[in-house]
Amino acid sequence: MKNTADITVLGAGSYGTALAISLASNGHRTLLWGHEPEHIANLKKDKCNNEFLPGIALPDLLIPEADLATALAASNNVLVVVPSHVFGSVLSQAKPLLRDDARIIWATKGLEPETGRLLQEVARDILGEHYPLAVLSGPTFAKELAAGLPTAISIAGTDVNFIKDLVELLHSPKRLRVYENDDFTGLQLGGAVKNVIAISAGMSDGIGFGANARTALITRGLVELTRLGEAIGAQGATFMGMAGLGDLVLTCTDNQSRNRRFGLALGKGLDVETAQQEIGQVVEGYRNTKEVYTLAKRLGVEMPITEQVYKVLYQGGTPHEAAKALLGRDQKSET
Ligand SMILES: NC(=O)C1=CN([C@@H]2O[C@H](COP(=O)(O)OP(=O)(O)OC[C@H]3O[C@@H](n4cnc5c(N)ncnc54)[C@H](OP(=O)(O)O)[C@@H]3O)[C@@H](O)[C@H]2O)C=CC1
Ligand SMILES: O=C(CO)COP(=O)(O)O
Repeated sequence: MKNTADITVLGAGSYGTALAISLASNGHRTLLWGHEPEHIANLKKDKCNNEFLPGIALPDLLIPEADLATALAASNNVLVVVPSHVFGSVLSQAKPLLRDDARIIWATKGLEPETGRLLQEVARDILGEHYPLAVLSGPTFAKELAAGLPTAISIAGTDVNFIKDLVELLHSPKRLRVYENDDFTGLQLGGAVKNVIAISAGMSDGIGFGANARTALITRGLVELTRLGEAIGAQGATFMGMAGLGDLVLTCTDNQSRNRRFGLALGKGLDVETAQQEIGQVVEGYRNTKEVYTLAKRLGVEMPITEQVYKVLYQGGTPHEAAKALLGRDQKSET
């Protein structure tokens, strides 16, 4: 019993811990692995993740674990919640330790650095065809989820039994609604592109623009996401759901979003490095902007907001210049 669990979570930052709390609160024995032994020792000692989720107690069924082999031997259900730039390296570390019956789901939002590949392609490349894969995506701030505030999320993957089991593990009639979705590609892309648009909304607010500009960015950001999604085989309708519109509204409008706060800092005149340091946690949209921009260019998909965010982050442009460029585009039909 000691070494078995219903699910193992890899990544003991804010979201990995929040999902582990949610799973354990549902009555499931949950191992939470983190790569820093000292951090895991603190979780055990404090019964709280003071670094990322201060003030929220860890349930008894949440077991912090510093040894990856022990964590992966404990369960066949493996939930990966590390930043996208280390997703591949964590899977490579996990590969020789995975059980033969392992099933992998991730809540990471992003694309592979440099290549812009979906994480599904990264996972297949590293792990081969043997393991069922799935993704969790949607509007879910870690702090609210961990605090047990009502939340809804979407899930998609390659294996119906795996999805059914995951819904049973995650769904809670009191706290968390989990929607099944059959668009594996769309859910992954939504989670990456919304980070970029949240940066743009933050920049707009940081400059001092108002609700009109923010809403225009959300709406046209949704158009960009849908265009890119359809170009890579996702279903347009997916983006009207949790992993599209849902996550865009959440992260473009609420200051819990690190991507939005990063954009706010840039809009107020901070440079990229200082703005990132100010956030102090992963800002996925910084890298995601490059990946989404590169993917869109490769496919010939027009994404003007993404292009302007890219110019600010990587080509020395300013938020004011980005706004001017977007406003000055040729008049066109909305559809
Ligand atoms: N926070 C949120 O509200 C949500 C986050 N997500 C997504 O979840 C993913 C993780 O984000 P989040 O938890 O918020 O990020 P945090 O910055 O809160 O935590 C990231 C965690 O990953 C750890 N980490 C870094 N490198 C490695 C590595 N090589 N191996 C193992 N662990 C590592 C960090 O450890 P260390 O501190 O030692 O560097 C830290 O514990 C992102 O893709 C994010 O977009 C999705 C939905 C909501
Ligand atoms: O993905 C998130 C909420 O759904 C978290 O957003 P940030 O990474 O911008 O904080």
